[in-house]
Amino acid sequence: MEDIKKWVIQNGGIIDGVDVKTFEGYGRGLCANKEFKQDEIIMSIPYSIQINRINLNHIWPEVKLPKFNEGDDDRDDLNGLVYLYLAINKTNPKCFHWPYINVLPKTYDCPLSYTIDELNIMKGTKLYVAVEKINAFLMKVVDYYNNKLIQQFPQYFQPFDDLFKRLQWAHQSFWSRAFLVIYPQPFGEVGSLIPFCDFSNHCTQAKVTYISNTRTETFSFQTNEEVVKPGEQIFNNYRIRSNEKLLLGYGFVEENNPCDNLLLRIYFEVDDNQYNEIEEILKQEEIKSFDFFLKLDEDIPLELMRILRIVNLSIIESNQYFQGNINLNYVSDRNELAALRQLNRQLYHLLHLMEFKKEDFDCIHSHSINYHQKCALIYKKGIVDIIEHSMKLCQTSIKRIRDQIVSKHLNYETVSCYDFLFENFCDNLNAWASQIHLFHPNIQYINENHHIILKNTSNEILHSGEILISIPEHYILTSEIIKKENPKINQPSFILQCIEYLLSEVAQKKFPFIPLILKYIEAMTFYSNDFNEFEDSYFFDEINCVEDDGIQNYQAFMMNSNINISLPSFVGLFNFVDSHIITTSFGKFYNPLPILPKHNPYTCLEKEMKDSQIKLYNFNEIYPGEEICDNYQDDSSINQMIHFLSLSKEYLSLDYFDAKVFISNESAQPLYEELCVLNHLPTEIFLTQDQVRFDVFEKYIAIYSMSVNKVKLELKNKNTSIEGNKIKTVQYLHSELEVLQDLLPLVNEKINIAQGQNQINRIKQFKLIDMHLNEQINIIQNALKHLEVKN
Ligand SMILES: C[S@@+](CC[C@H](N)C(=O)[O-])C[C@H]1O[C@@H](n2cnc3c(N)ncnc32)[C@H](O)[C@@H]1O
Repeated sequence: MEDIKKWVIQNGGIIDGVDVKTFEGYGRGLCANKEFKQDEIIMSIPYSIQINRINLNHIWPEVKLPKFNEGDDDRDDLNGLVYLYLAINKTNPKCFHWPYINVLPKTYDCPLSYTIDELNIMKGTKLYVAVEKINAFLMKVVDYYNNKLIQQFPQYFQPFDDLFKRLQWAHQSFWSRAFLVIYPQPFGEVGSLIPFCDFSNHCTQAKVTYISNTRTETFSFQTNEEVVKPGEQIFNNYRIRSNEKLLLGYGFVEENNPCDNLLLRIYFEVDDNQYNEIEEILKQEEIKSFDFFLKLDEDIPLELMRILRIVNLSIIESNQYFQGNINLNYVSDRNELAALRQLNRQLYHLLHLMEFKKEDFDCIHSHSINYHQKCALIYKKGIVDIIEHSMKLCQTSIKRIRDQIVSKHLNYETVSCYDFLFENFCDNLNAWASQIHLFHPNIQYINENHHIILKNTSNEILHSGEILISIPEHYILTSEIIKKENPKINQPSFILQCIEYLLSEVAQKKFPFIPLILKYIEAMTFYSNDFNEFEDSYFFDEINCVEDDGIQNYQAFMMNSNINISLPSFVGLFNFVDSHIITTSFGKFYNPLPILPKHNPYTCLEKEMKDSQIKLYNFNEIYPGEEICDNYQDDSSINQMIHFLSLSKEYLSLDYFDAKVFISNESAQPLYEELCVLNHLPTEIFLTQDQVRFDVFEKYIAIYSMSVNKVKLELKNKNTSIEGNKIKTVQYLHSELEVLQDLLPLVNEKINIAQGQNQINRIKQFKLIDMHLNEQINIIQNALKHLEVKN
């Protein structure tokens, strides 16, 4: 220690009154041998003896390392030469910094020095990834040194067998001891090893000030403590709070560290057709960062929730945002649940990446583990505690909202139907499901009021995260599997492949219920020729649209197959298969469940691939007698009717009215849209039942009420302040209302006829249409109520 003191003083350092001593639990540390008053400078060290990337420019002026990592100011890229300098001079007494390098610790306790087993304790954590990244970087430095630098600069560099180990040591030496020193621009803050100063240990309570004097080129260390008495340790404050940073940088952790935190980066997947809108909303809300720190005992950050709400807006909600009807402090029950579920899912994912058992932490205080294992476990437990705390917050909020929804007395009513086909249908389905262990033993298909639903039929609660449905490997249908099992199938799309497969003998052996399902589909599908009386209505258009899509696909299908299937059956089957295809992060597959769980906008089955099975689970608790539902994203009643062949009354309030205005000259449509965009209006408008503001809609109607020439003129004048047209808006709504109201008696008549003839499926279909029409009428009446009150 005397050598380093002497060397520092000889080179202009002022370290009077400070010694280096060993302190229990800290290794060496600085010790006062005189009294230091409050605010007194304790030591000053000149820039010239520090080791940093600026000084290395003088020592090795021509030497440069290429960029190995991504990012402009990656800290390893910036300091690579410093690591190299320390590494090769680790055993070089001729080096100028030898008196300093010689007293650096010979070993470290940072994770870079851990054995593989010790590191494995931290598998799945950010720290584990960080260590892998640093090692990869150091390997690249070794390669570059051996293949380039030794040849280029033999005056500086010789081969070393143990260069990688030396670099690992250098990396730890640097990061466990570096200070930030300010250099004149363009450098700014530079990570720097400051001999002697860097014997100071960390204390969270210590108040210290660093002074970088760029004029005198000295770095001074000042204490703000009351007084430091002789014999007392002079502490530094590394200002690093989380165990992750403490452990990676310094090789120690603080148990129950109140400053521990977990960095959570929000990732999200938005449907292609909504991507631009969500991006625009994020821009309007000035959201730039998706990184958040979660802490133990703290609430979920408000800003984090706001972002989660935005990225979970439904198409209708984002449209409502642009109409000024959305408050991001709470959008809707559906949105809040989706946001919380996303957070919960991300946390759950982080938790499971760590592959731990609660008992793993029991040995933290036992003598059977070493210091590294202990630090790794304390670090990991901190993360687990934060994640579990945050998940609990999510689940409590989810539960609160669900209770709120239930308290609205939703009546869970589904229009039911009865058909002789279904007499033993449920039993057959359940028998097959239990044979392949498809469902949790507490779940079954139930024929309730002649409607097939999936239910928790036990007396026990199904808890959050419990696997509800497991699709065994053998029943997971992907494009590859279909082709393997039935090489003759040669269809251009996955849906068509599935259709041909389902109609094949191989498939019907595997899924014995297919013939029944085909009959079911045929009975329930809405075919346009059954609804000729409604030819002028828009739902006829919707049925037509879906059919047209089906017909096009029918042609493609028939070109590639010899199967004999009628067009109507194909169209029904096409929609059925379409609704059974699931796209997940682990691929696209056909969900072999004969009848899908019912649509419920407030829930969602999470899908994961585990042990070659696809597992579906839920973050809600499912009570005895409760239905298992899933979310198919589309809350419009027309789509639920046509695609899922059912509609649940309890979610009708989430229905929307597609306020499309048709212009006679279709080719001018882009001009109208352009004028909308110019005026910051959405290019389509959806109205909802609880909408209160209609000013945007009035402007939209104003634009669509213009002649094409007027639109062209406004575009030419770049008119960005088109005024709303209330009169036309009210007129438009009244005419839509009239159309809908005219349909009602017609539908009722159909129901009566079907009832007379006991055509059960027709009764169901017309009842669905009746429900749908009434809901559309409600939405328009709400809009008129608001518009006419203001008149
Ligand atoms: C800048 S050095 C301080 C001098 C060091 N103790 C030595 O012997 O060279 C930082 C290292 O000191 C140790 N250290 C500092 N503060 C500590 C603390 N509060 N608890 C445990 N170890 C600490 C850690 O090993 C850390 O990597």
